[in-house]
Amino acid sequence: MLFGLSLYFDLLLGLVTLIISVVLYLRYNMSYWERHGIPYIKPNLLLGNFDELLIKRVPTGLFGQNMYERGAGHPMVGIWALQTPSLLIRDPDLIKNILVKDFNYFCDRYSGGDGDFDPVGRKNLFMTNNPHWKTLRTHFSPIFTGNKLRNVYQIMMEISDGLTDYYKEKCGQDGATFELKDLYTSSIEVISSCMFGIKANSIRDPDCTIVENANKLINNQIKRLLEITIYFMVPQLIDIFRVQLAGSTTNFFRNLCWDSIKQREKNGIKRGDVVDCLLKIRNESKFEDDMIVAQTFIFFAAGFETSGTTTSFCIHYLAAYPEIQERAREEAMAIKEKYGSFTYESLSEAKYIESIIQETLRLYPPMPILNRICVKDYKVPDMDFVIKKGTPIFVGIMGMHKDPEYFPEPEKFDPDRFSDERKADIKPQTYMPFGEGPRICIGMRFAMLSIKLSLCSFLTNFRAERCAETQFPVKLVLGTLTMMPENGLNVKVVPLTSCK
Ligand code: HEM
Repeated sequence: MLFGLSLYFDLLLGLVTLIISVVLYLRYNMSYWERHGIPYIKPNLLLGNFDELLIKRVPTGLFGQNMYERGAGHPMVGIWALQTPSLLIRDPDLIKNILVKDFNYFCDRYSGGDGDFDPVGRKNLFMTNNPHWKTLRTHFSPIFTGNKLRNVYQIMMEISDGLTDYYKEKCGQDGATFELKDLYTSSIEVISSCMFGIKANSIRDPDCTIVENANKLINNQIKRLLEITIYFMVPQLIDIFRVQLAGSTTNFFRNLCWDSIKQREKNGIKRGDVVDCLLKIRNESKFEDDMIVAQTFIFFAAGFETSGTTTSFCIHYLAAYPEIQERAREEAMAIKEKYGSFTYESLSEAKYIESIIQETLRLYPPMPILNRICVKDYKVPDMDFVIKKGTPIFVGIMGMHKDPEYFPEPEKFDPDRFSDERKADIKPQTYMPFGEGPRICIGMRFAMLSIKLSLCSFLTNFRAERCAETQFPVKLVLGTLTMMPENGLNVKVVPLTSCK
C-alpha cells in the first residue's frame, strides 16, 4: 500500500514537473522579442498571435490590419506564428529593403514551407523556394510581356463579348439582380483560354468540370478554409495534417496539365502560353512530373479568384456610387466612340476606370498579407538588431492601405487618390496590392488588362444599381485568406437601352 502511494506520488510529481517545464518553456519562447528588445504584440501562450486566425477566425486581411494597428509607432513588431517568433514589418523604407533592395536575404516565402509532401501545392512558382523559383520565374516571365498580352487580348475580348451577351439575355428589358459570381466564371474562362488554350464555354455551361473544380478551390467550408490558412500562415502543420493546397482538385490539375501538353505536342502549335512553357520546362529541366503540374495549378488558382473578386468589388462599388459610375461610363463611351471598340491600345486611355480598380484593390486587396522568410542573418539598417535566418516576415498590406497617415479618410471610396495629379502623394511601399520586388505578382499586367476590359464592356452596356440584396459595407467570410464576401456581392444590372 505504502509502495502504491509512493508510485502515485512519483507519477504526480513527474506530471507536475512536466507541466511546469512546458509552461516555463512556452513563457521563455514567448519572451523572445522582449529579450531582443523588439516591441511585440502580446501572444497567446500556445497559438502565439494566430489565435485570432485559428480560434476567433478573423479574416486574414483584418488580422493583418489589427496587428499593424497595434504596432503603431514602430518600424516592426514581434509576433508569433504559433510558437515561431516572426516579424510584422510596418515601416515603408524597411519594407523596401526587405522586398526589393535586400531581396537576397528574403527571396523565399514562408508560406508552403520547404517540405516534400504535396509538390503540387508547394513546388509552384508562388510557393517554391530558390533555386527553383528563379528558374521558373525566368521561364514564365516572357508570357506576360506587352507583345504576348497583345496576342491574347483578342481572346479576352471574345470572352468579354460573350459575357455581355449572356447578361443581356438574363437582364431582359428591366434588368435583373445578379450575384456577381458570373464574373468569376468569366475570369476562369479568361485564364483557361489565354493561359492554356482551353475554351471551356463556362459562362454558358457553369456546371462544366473546370468551374466545378474552381469552385472547390474557393469554397468556404471550414475544412477548405483551414487548409488554406495552414498553407499560408502555419506551414509547419502541412506535413503533420497532410494538407494539399489544391485539396480535392489535385487530380483534376494533373489531368489538365498532361492532356494540354499531349494535345500541344500532337498539334505542334506554338502559342507562347503557359502550356508552351510547361513543355519547355519538362524537356529542359529536371523537374519531376508533379512540379510541372504544380505550375498548371498555380496559374489557374492565383489568376481567376483574384481577378474575379476585384471585378466584382469594382461593380459593387459602382452600384454604390452612381456619380462615380456615371463618370466612368462617360470615359468608356468616349473611348468606344473614338476607336470603335476597346482595342488593346485604347484601354490605356481609361485612366479613371484604372483608378477605380486601384482604389478597389486598396480597400479589398485579394491577397491582404505578404510573407517572406529570412534566408540568412540580416542586420537591419540603422538598428542594432539582426533578423535571424529562418524568421518569418509578414507585411500587412491591408493595414497600410487603411492607415490614415498614408490614405486620409481610409474608408472612403475615392478613386481620385490615384489620379495623375494626386498619385505622386502616395508614399512608395504603402500601396502594394500586387506585392513588390522580384516576387511581385507575375500576372499583374494581365489582370489589370482583363479587369479594365470587363469594366469598359460592362459600363457601355449596363448600369449597376443597388438592390435589396446589396450589402454595404460588405461582410467578409470569417477565417478566409482572401476577400470572400459572406453573402456574395449582389447588384441589379440594367441594360442601358432601358435606362432613362
Ligand atoms: C487582381 C488580380 C491579382 C492580384 C491582386 C494579385 C496579387 C498577388 C500578390 C499580392 C502576390 C504576391 C506578391 C508578393 O509576394 O510580393 C501575387 C503573386 C503571384 N500571382 Fe498574382 N494577383 C492577381 C492576379 C494574378 C493573375 C491573373 C495571375 C496569373 C495569370 C497571377 C499569378 C501570380 C503568381 C504565379 C504569383 C507568384 C509570383 C512569384 O512568387 O514569383 N496573379 N499575386
